[in-house]
Amino acid sequence: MPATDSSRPAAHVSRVQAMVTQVLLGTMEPEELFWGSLSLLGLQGTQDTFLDLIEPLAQEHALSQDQEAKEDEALALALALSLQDAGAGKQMTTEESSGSRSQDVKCTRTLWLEANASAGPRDGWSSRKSNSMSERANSCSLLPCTDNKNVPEEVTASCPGRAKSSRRKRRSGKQQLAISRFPSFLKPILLWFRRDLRVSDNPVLIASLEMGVPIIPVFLWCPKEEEGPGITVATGGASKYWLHHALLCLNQSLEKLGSHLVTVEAETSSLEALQGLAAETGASGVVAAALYEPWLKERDEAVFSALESKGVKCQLRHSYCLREPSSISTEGVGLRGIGSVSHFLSCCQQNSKSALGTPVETPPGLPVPSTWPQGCPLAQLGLAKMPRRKDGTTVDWAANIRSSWDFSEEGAQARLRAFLLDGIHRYEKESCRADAPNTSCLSPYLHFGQISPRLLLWASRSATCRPPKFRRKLAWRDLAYWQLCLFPDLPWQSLRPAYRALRWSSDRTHLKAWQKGRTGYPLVDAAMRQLWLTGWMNNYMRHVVASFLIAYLHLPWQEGYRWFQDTLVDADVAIDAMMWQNGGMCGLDHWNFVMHPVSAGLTCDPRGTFARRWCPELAALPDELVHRPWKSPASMLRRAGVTLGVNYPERIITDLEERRAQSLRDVVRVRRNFPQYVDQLSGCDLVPLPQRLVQEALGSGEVADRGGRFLLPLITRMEFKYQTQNPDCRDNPFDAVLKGYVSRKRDEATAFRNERDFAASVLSESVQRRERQEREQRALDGIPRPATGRPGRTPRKDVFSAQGAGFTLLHN
Ligand SMILES: Cc1cc2nc3c(=O)[nH]c(=O)nc-3n(C[C@H](O)[C@H](O)[C@H](O)COP(=O)(O)OP(=O)(O)OC[C@H]3O[C@@H](n4cnc5c(N)ncnc54)[C@H](O)[C@@H]3O)c2cc1C
Repeated sequence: MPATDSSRPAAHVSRVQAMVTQVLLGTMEPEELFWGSLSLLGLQGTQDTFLDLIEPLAQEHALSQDQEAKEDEALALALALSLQDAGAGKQMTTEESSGSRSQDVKCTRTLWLEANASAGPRDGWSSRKSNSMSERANSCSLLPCTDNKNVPEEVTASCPGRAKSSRRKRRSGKQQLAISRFPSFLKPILLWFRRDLRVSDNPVLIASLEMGVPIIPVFLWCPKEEEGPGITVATGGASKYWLHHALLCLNQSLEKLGSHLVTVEAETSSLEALQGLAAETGASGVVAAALYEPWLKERDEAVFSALESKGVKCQLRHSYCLREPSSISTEGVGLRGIGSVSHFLSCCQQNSKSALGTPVETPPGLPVPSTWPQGCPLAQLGLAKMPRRKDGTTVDWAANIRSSWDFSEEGAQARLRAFLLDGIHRYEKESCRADAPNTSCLSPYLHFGQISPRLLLWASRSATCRPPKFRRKLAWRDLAYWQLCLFPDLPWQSLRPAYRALRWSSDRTHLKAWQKGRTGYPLVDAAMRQLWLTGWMNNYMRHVVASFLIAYLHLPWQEGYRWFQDTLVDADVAIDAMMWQNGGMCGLDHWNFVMHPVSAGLTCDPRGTFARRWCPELAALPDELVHRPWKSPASMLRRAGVTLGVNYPERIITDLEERRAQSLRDVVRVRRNFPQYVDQLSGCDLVPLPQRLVQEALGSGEVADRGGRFLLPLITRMEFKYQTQNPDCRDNPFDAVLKGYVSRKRDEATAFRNERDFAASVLSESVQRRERQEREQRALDGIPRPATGRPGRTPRKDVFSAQGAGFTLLHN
């Protein structure tokens, strides 16, 4: 407990008196007065002392100063009153506050409550009215960065409600929020931080403030709850290391608001930890940002219903994605092209239930409780624990990660500013470059919620150059969460059922070589070493290494997913799983290309800068050979100091064409073994749709077949379809191996074919469905089957000849 009356020196009292005068004269912010006086006088002594000091001064001043000074004075008085009120342990209403002093005097908490009431129902972003506190706050500033001198003027200018630095402006518009940070004896609420680890544009933080009670920010760590079933996810080393630092930074940000983060090791469960905290602090509620991983969602539901049953009010707010995943519906859009970002965007546009909202300002302070729970030191959570060698020294594997990143919210802002000034101008055409920082590098900050996706969207909309491709990337992120909600097994089970039976390699030496960047292919090795050392690589390189693992090494996509989970600082279950499924040929939108480990270098690293940086042993090779050192004459290798197999590995596989051909044969084998999952007409893969999508597509109550499954044809690689028709073909005209970047023309051609296939498949599927229903109805009614020989609606044919018919149709 801080110092009491008896320990309050007279010098401190007169210092506070001086500060009160400054506030009344408008030369000091009331918040500074609070904190100054709190630290000088101590918590116990402040209430009486404050009133003693402030009242005579304020009354004297009110007679002589202009209206502006009165406002300050009123604010100061209100703060004093709120102290008095808190001391009395009762709540002050607007009437009480206005009646007790002057019209202008309002308790800060009352301001929040008023705003809250005027904002109407808050069941999502769409419900926010323009006069809500969040919107009012919004009209103060968009970019929460204090230092936005490097941001292009247009960005800040066109953002809603650019920050007004002058105090006068804020006062005159009454936009600045006054928040009492005196310890209050009102029952606090727990602000449960999980992943939105920021104070700027944080709707959950604003929602907590709107409750007008003290806030206790808490972070609970319960590793066994974080890990999903079946596979270790989201708790990889690099990601945990980032989390540790993000929490440190969050604590610093909260301290600037007069609060701090309480960290708790939830040994048994989050529920138990929250119950303990509620008992310790008398908390009346818990507020948190929604998480969408299925097992965490379940956990939250269980925790919240248990807490509610004990009288603790709980609130979940959506802020992690631009759109709340469950609000997105295919109604009015259909299922054509499902899995692609264009389809997803159409769904978002068609169903604008959860509007995006605009970024909100960082509050000036947080109301604090009279007593804080104990918590534990952050280090005790073991998030950044380093292994020890036998000799007792530490293996500091994160040194490079530390030097590569600034883990703070400010670091995220700085990255954003740098991107808006530079990379964004090259993003549209050159985001694939591995040798230039053309992408935002914001993924870890987005993952841990240190920057909000909507702030990013606003900033990109306001930039001088507005690449649609970048904005689509943010939609990809939402798409991943939508898919994870629809298919909870996304992180471990192939979505296309036939591909679950694919024959994968179990060669551990290949896997190790890939993981450690020792495959002998410089582009792959450079990317994997960058990942190991910094915890990140760009999107194009992720495609290159994923293609290499799957199409050339024949290792299961789950291995890649798991390694990324462990080593990426932005490891994200939804995005990682969606992308690995697509790369592993079994996702909703599986890739229609395979990256060649050498040719890809021509596009993303033509001068070999990237390869040389991460594989310095190849630095002296000429540009044209740095991506294929095995092609170098022995004399050149000697001159460059490269000895393959000694200081740079020999290639772990040499016949790339044969490896690819084998991968294609494996796919054809499973497609032929599971004809029930291949559309007879178009040759597309079929996937059982989750019930929710079936209902959206067919109307409630209707199910597709007896098993309740509806098999939807998906976008399928042309080369798979062709090879399935022509298993012995050696020269597939739809060969998916890319010699360079995916060209727009190629994309468009593929999109056109997919569209045509989809239309044909849906027609066929609905005819078959009708037949199934008729058959079932006949069976129920006891009507005998039609005599054999009588032709049905769809003639029964040999599976592959039927596919052949479908395929012919494709080429018409
Ligand atoms: C096999 C594979 C695994 C991946 N695993 C992850 C992962 O675990 N976590 C992760 O955040 N990203 C993952 N990605 C997506 C993408 O590679 C990264 O988001 C991107 O490289 C991050 O860099 P950036 O912030 O500079 O991206 P930018 O190009 O600047 O994009 C801005 C933001 O958009 C989002 N985004 C970009 N690309 C995608 C995408 N393809 N899908 C979904 N969202 C996207 C990210 O949040 C990113 O920060 C993976 C991609 C592949 C191919």
